Amino acid sequence: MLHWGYDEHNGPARWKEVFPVANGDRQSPIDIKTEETKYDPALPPISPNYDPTSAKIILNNGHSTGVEFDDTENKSVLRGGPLTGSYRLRQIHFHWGASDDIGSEHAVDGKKYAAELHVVHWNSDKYSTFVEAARQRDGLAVMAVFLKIGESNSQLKKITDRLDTIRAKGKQALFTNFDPSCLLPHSLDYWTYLGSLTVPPLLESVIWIILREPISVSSEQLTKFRSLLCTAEGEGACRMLRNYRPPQPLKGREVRRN
Ligand SMILES: COc1ccc(N2C[C@H](O)c3cc(S(N)(=O)=O)sc3S2(=O)=O)cc1
Ligand SMILES: [Zn+2]
Repeated sequence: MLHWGYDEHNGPARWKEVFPVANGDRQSPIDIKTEETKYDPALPPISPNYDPTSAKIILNNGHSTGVEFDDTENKSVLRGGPLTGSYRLRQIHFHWGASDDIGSEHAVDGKKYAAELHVVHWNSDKYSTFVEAARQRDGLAVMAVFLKIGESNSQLKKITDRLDTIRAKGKQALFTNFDPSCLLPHSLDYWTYLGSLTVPPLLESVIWIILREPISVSSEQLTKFRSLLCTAEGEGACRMLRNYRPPQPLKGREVRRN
C-alpha cells in the first residue's frame, strides 16, 4: 500500500498492514447501540468556549477538509463532560460518503448519517504539544456532530462556499473570525466512550464526545464536499467522494450518556 486513503487499494481494510493498531482494543468509530449505553448521572454538561479570532485557515489535506485554529495558547477550549481539565481546540474537519445515505463514521443503532463533523482538541493542561498529546491515553478529545440531510445549513455555508478555492490537496486559504460553536445543535446531550483517531496513525488517544442531536446539511452542500480532490494540482485528478472509516469492534467498552 503506497499512501493510505479510502479506495479499494489503500482503504480502511488495508490500513492494518502499515498501522497494526487498526486491530487494537479501543478503535473508532463504533456503532452506538443506544439500548446498551449507560446513563451516568455524574456526567456534567460539556462546555465549549471558543474565541472566533482563533480561526486561521481552511485547508484540503488530501483526505478531508477543515479549519485549523491557533493552538499556541488557551484561547479556545472544551471543558466539562467526561473531561478532566481543559482541552485546547486544534481543528475541525468533516467525513462524508459518495451518496447521501452513507457518510458518517459513527452509527446509531446501525443507522448512518450523511456526514459527520469532528471538533478536535488536545489536553493542554497535561501535555505541551498536540503531537505529544496524540500519543497519550487522555491526550485528545474529539466532539462529533452528525449531519442529517435536509435544509441547507446557513452556518455550514461559510465553509462550503469556500471549497472551490481549495479544490486540490495541499491548498489552503485564510479563514478567520469563525466560532465553530455555530455548527453545534441546540442540545449538547452526548454519548461518550474511549477510542482512537479514525485516520492513520489510528492512535488510541481520543476521548469521544458524540452529540445526540444532528445538524442539517443539504444535498447540494454535500455535493460541494465531493468535488474536492485528493490529489494535488498537476496530478491526475481524483475526487474525494468518500472519507469515512466503518464502525470497529467495541471489544467490551462502555458507552455512557449524560
Ligand atoms: C499524529 O498524526 C496526526 C497528525 C494530524 C492529524 N490530524 C488531521 C486528521 O484530519 C485528523 C483526523 C481526526 S479524527 N477523524 O477525529 O480521528 S483527528 C485529526 S488531526 O487534526 O489530529 C492526525 C494525526
Ligand atoms: Zn474525523
